[in-house]
Amino acid sequence: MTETPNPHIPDSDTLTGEMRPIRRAVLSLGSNLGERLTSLQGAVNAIADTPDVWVTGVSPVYETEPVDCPPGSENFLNAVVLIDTTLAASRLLDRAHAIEDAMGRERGDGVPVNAPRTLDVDVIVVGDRRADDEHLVLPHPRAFERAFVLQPWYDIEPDAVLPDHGPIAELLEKAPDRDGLKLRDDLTLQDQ
Ligand SMILES: Nc1ncnc2c1ncn2[C@@H]1O[C@H](COP(=O)(O)OP(=O)(O)OP(=O)(O)O)[C@@H](O)[C@H]1O
Ligand SMILES: Nc1nc2c(c(=O)[nH]1)N=C(CO)CN2
Repeated sequence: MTETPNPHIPDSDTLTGEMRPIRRAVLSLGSNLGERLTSLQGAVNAIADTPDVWVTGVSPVYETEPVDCPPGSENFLNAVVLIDTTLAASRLLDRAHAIEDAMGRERGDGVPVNAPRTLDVDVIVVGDRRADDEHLVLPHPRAFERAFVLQPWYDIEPDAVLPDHGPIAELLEKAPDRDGLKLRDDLTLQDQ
C-alpha cells in the first residue's frame, strides 16, 4: 500500500480519514503591540508545533508602516512562514486564531478595525485552494496589494505565484506600501 496522497483528487478538504493531500501554504505574521518579535517567534513555534504542519521556510523580519490602521498606530513587524500541511484550510484558520489568542490578541465588537494587535496570523494561500465564505477567503483578499506580505514572501520564494493575481515579484513592484518597509536584519526568527 502506498501512503502517497492521490494526485487525482482535486480538492479533498471534504474527505475524512487519512486521504489528504499535502499542500504548500503561506501564513503571514504581523505585530504592532507589545513585545513584537517575541509574539512573532511564539507564532513560528506554535505553527511548528502544530500536528500535520511542517515549516519549510521562515522569512526575514520587516519593520513596516501601518496600512489602513487607526491614527497613531505604531509600526508593525511583519514576516511570512511557509508550511507544508495536510490540514484542511478551515482547520488551518482555526489554528491561526488559536495562536493569535494564545499571544494575547484582543478581538470582539468593541475593537476597532485594524486596531493595534499583539499578533495577527493570516492565511494567504493554501495550495491553489479557493474559498469565499463568511469565515475564510482564499487566496487572502488583500494579500495581492500588501508589500508587507509580498516582500517577506518574495525573499524566501521569489518564483511564487499568487493564484488569480500572478507572480508575486510583479505584484510587489506595484504594491502601494512598498516604500514603508525596512528590513530588520538585526532581528531573526528561529525555525526551531
Ligand atoms: N485567508 C484568511 N486569513 C485570515 N482570516 C481570514 C481569511 N479569510 C477570512 N478571514 C476572516 O477574517 C476575519 C477577520 O480577521 P482579522 O480580525 O484577523 O482581520 P485582520 O487580519 O485584522 O485584517 P485583514 O483581513 O485585512 O488582514 C476572521 O474572523 C477570519 O475568519
Ligand atoms: N504594516 C502593516 N499594516 C497592516 C497590517 C500589517 O500586518 N502590517 N495588518 C493589517 C490587518 O491585518 C492592517 N495593516
